Amino acid sequence: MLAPDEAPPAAATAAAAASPQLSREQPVRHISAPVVGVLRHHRRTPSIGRAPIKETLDASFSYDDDEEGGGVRINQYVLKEEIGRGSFGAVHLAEDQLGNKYAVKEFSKSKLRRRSQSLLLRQPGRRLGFLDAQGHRRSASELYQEQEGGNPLFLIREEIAILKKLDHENIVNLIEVLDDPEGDSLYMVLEWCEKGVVMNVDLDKTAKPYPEEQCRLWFRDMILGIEYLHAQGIVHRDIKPDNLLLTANEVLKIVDFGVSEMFEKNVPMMTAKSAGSPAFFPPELCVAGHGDISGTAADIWSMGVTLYCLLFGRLPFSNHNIIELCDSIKHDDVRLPDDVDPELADLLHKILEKDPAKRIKMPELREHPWVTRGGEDRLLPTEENTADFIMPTQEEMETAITKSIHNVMAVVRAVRKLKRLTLSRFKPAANVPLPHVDATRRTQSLNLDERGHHQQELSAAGHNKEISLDTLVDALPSEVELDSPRIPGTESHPAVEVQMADSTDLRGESRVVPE
Ligand SMILES: Nc1ncnc2c1ncn2[C@@H]1O[C@H](COP(=O)(O)OP(=O)(O)OP(=O)(O)O)[C@@H](O)[C@H]1O
Repeated sequence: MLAPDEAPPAAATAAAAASPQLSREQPVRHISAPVVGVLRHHRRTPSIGRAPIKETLDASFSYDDDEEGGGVRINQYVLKEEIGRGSFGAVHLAEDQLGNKYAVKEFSKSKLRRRSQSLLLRQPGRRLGFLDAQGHRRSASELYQEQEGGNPLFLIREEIAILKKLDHENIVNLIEVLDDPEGDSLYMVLEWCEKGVVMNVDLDKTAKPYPEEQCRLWFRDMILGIEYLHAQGIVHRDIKPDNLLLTANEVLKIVDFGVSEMFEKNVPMMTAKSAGSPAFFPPELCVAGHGDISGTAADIWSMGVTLYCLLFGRLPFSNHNIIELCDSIKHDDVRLPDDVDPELADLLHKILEKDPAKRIKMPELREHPWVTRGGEDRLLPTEENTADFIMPTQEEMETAITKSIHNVMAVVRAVRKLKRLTLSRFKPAANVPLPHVDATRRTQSLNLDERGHHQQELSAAGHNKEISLDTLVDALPSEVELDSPRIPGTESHPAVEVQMADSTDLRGESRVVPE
């Protein structure tokens, strides 16, 4: 990830010197050589990491002490170091058996529920919905009421199922979603973008600008990704540098569809919802009581604000007071340096046009001379960029989330059983109280901050590890009152070897061998 005080990857560092706010590297123009990577922007290539979506019905969670960096394993994914943190939980780098890398994002289901309820129930009719067995279009909220007995998790299945079907080089792939039905966590397995967020810029945060040619390449990535989304009837609603990640090859990927909206294909994508980040709001959203606005025009405005950030390292309209920020967005002209490339200035003025009806549209945007270098470097045709999208079926909705991380519960049951078996072999010493054990350790939210406790529990599951009786006792729920199982005359409990080959054993017989 590029922190604001880090140098950008390319030779952009001279840029900010002259004027701290608006300076940038001299425009790179009249380059006749083809763009870096001949195929980039000229041919649709399959996304890296895209494999047929697999629905694993026996998802499991375990802990492997030998794994580097902690070794929590969810199905085939071994979690490595934390690479970021969002409002719903941590994001971890993960690796499968073949060494493929992923980003695994942990979500709190309760937070997701609250968000999806407020978003979906507010405008149930606007959601795309899906086809039921009879081929009728149904909204998620209808099924939420009818079929799921009001289980709010159902409301996000639609979003997830649709995300799984999106397949574009400039949109981060959602590989799989794993649910722990007993706990509060949901795990999204995403394509890993090694270089992280393209730029950290905010109301009170500036960053080093990038060279113009680099910005042009990333803007073309953005065009292709957003054009594809719009063609699928999806408006993103939150385009900003924070939601643009870079791969190892510096290909830009769009993420975060949390406030996106989906529409029937080929209908005007009008919405009354105020969503996104205020500094990236278009002027038409900065009006109290605004009615329906064009979602596509709003995305294009946000693309313009984002391009401005990449070029100049700052927001074009910035104020901590939301009213004044909105006033600035509605009324202030965008400031550009005197020496800006006239074609770039023309583009920015056309995108940051206050009137959405006059704002540049995608077909004109993708052909703009700054984007195509005067026609020398045209993007792949729209038809090629926007392949057909088939609406998710009811079955795909139902399998959108892999549910069976039930083995965690089996581990908990096994630890209880082990405790019973183990304690029966030792005579308790009188009047030595057990330390308090927090009952929340036993929840299945798998909060990675509490990995130590899960390590204790999960080590007992299927890894033939030697664990101490302290560990087993420590795993007890706090409500269980016991005398100490400490062996008189010893500092701690004797070690025991626990042998349980797999979750079947966990549910069946366990063997405990005191030392
Ligand atoms: N697919 C990915 N590849 C690499 N890094 C990622 C990926 N997804 C997220 N990250 C890293 O994790 C950080 C947090 O991501 P996350 O999406 O949770 O945050 P966020 O944008 O604040 O999300 P939210 O809006 O859900 O809170 C990102 O800033 C990024 O550095």
